[in-house]
Amino acid sequence: MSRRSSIPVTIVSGFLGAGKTTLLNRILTSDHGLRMAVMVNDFGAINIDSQLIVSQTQTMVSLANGCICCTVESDLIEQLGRLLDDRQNRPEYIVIEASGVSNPSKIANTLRYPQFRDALSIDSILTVVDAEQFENLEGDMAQLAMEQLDVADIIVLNKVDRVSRGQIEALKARWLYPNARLLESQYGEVPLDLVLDVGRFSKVMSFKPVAAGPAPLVAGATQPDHGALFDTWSFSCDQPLSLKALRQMLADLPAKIYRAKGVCQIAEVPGKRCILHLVGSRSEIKPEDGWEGRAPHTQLIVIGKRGAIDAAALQVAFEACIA
Ligand SMILES: Nc1nc2c(ncn2[C@@H]2O[C@H](COP(=O)(O)OP(=O)(O)OP(=O)(O)O)[C@@H](O)[C@H]2O)c(=O)[nH]1
Repeated sequence: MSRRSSIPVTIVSGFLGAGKTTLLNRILTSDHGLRMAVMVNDFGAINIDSQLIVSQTQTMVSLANGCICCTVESDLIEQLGRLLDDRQNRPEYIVIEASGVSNPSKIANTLRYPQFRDALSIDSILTVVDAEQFENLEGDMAQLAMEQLDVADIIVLNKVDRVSRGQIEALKARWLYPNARLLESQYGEVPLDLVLDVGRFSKVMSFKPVAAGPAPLVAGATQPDHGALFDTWSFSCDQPLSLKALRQMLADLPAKIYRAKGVCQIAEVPGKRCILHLVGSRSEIKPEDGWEGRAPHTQLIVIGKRGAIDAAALQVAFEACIA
């Protein structure tokens, strides 16, 4: 990449559980040769995404407890300012992973505020699509996923291992856009030179009306709060959980609880930190590394449609999984 004064920024977007963090981890562990800063947006009250990002060597900024394009916009502005002011470790590239409920065009708007205009250049909005779940989304969730797709310069059609070739072709024909670069992937495996420093940001596409009108270009303007469409709940526990009980409990959760993720201490896998994901009706619990000096624990976040979360019932259900 040639040296230049403005820092390229890739905005990684995509609905809850589409595979954004998986793709980001691919990028961070690849041989990109850049001093990279990543900004991750944790929608819930606890900092899960930053625990799921693999690399410890880059600058990582966590924008927690709200939707990056609504409630934590001021945090984004402040943290970007800090990155730019750090003359010694100024990043050569910035990747912003939006939460699954964010509208990336609003983040693009923030990057065009006067204080960033010369310092940052948006390289692309990259939207990850879950090839299996995309067409199962309904109502507000479908609307949000469509908004994320509408403004994409690059579409990564992920989880193609979960669908047939016929389903992939049908999805492409129905939903994907001719102006966007389209890449199919499994576990976010995409050629880096097709996604980083590609200069594909299309201002026309990105600022077309999303819902009720063009996105405002001034800080603090009234915007719908995407967080208001979803509720989150978190669970923390120091005792190990039973794998069998946890799997069964996840399978029994109501369909409106769309996403859960986090770190777990599992009785059947002592000494290993396990990562739990629920996306739609699919769940997985996988052992990863050891606890590396930290006390074993469980810390999970659950995200559902507004009104779908019964905190007391969830507390009872998760506590019943203690081994
Ligand atoms: N089968 C399959 N699973 C995948 C693929 N990519 C990601 N996953 C799984 O999908 C789940 C969600 O992946 P994440 O990368 O955490 O998704 P995300 O978009 O960052 O999720 P949020 O930040 O919560 O919106 C995890 O269990 C991943 O292992 C894929 O290509 N195929």
